[in-house]
Amino acid sequence: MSLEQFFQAIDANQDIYVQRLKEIVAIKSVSGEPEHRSDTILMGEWLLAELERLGATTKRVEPGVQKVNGRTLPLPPVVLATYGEDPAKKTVLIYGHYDVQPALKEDGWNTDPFTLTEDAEGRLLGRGASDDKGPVLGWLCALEAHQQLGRDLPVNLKFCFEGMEESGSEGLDAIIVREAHDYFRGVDCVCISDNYWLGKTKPCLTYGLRGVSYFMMSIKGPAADLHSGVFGGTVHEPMTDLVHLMSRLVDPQGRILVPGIMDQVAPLTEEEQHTYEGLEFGLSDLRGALGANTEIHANVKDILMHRWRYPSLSLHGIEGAFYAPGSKTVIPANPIGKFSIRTVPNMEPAQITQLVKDYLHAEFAKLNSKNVLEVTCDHEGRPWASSPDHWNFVAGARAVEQVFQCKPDLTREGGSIPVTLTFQDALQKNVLLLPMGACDDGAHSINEKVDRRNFIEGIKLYGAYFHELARVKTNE
Ligand SMILES: NCC(=O)N[C@@H](Cc1c[nH]cn1)C(=O)O
Ligand SMILES: [Zn+2]
Ligand SMILES: [Zn+2]
Repeated sequence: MSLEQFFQAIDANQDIYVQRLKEIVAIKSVSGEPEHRSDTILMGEWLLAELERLGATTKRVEPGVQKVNGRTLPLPPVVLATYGEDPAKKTVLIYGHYDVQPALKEDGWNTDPFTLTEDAEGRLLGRGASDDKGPVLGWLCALEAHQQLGRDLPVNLKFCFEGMEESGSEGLDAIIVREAHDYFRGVDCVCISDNYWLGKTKPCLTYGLRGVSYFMMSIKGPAADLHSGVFGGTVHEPMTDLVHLMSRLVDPQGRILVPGIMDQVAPLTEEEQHTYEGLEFGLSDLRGALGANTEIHANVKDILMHRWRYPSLSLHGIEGAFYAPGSKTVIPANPIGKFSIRTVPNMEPAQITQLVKDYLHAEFAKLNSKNVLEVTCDHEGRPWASSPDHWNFVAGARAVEQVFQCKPDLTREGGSIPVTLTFQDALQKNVLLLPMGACDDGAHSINEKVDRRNFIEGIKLYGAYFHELARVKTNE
């Protein structure tokens, strides 16, 4: 089939695809919110039904249950599917996630986060539009377009879609390891579309990710919240201890204050130095995505190094503290501080957790507080760094050239998709990250969007990738 014909079909159907994206953005599959667990499961079921409609053989895998604040919740299903089993074709495994980050209109969204809304600039605004419902849907649209044109797909497909990625991918690793020589047997390479271009105009292929270790720091004091007029000045206040400890984790220049963390960072090689050159990325891209001029580092190389190859520590929030509008004179009894460390090669999660715990307990001891500190690591995912030399990347680069008439940038990513390393290790296959979205999509933030152009050209890219995969020699 000429790719041109396929591209025209995608253009002709674009409003149908946008409408379908609207349908799934409306499903509030927020994995981190127990009240939306049934919606998250519903989203998994939507995908199962859609894959069946497209003629795939599906398998619904239940990862088990999760305990949240004393409640037992079912984990959303892992959706596995197979399309085509021709031994003469390569088999590519596509991974994506159908859960999303929380979103409330009151957080500052201009539109309802769960109603996909297109603005005058062609931005499709909605939670999950870019991360990761747009890409997940895009793969299915590329498949459907082939069927509508009556064309055989040049590769076999396997799909693995999960509903807990934004909450630590609970249960997924065990399923992949269990199925590595069973359901995933015969997979030749893996492709994940769940990250972003470096800028707004040029596509990229991504060969590295930071890991993430997410911590909860609980300070328990009185049995219940207290009146600050009655008890203020007479009691060790948990929030005071907590805010002190949180301020001891990272400084305003982004330097991690936990001793020993930086010692584990892989040294910078001459070869790596060159990987930061010639990329289509400037300070304006960062400022545009920030919506501010509050960057720490002035030059592009430093910015990228601190996003890709150095760890960072971010403070996320405090559970159990007063945050509503208005004033309330309360002493919170058990605030829980949340923070995470983005990890890089060669950091070992178990050692990081130990360093963090030891440090916080030592700092807490200095406070002479009678409160009780507990530090736990909620979830951890390892960093991943691969090489873009594999034929899977060659196919991805050729697909980019077919659709965008340019060579892609080769990038690493500051975010985390822990399952990437699991696939690589358990299947012993190359993994390519092939993003659809742009640097300013605002994933995890308010007004998340995917540009119509990225969504539609992204679907073309996926189809072109199937064809280039079929063509590429495995020794290229
Ligand atoms: N698009 C990938 C992504 O957003 N991954 C999350 C993974 C995560 C880990 N803990 C909570 N979420 C990320 O924050 O990088
Ligand atoms: Zn994602
Ligand atoms: Zn995400």
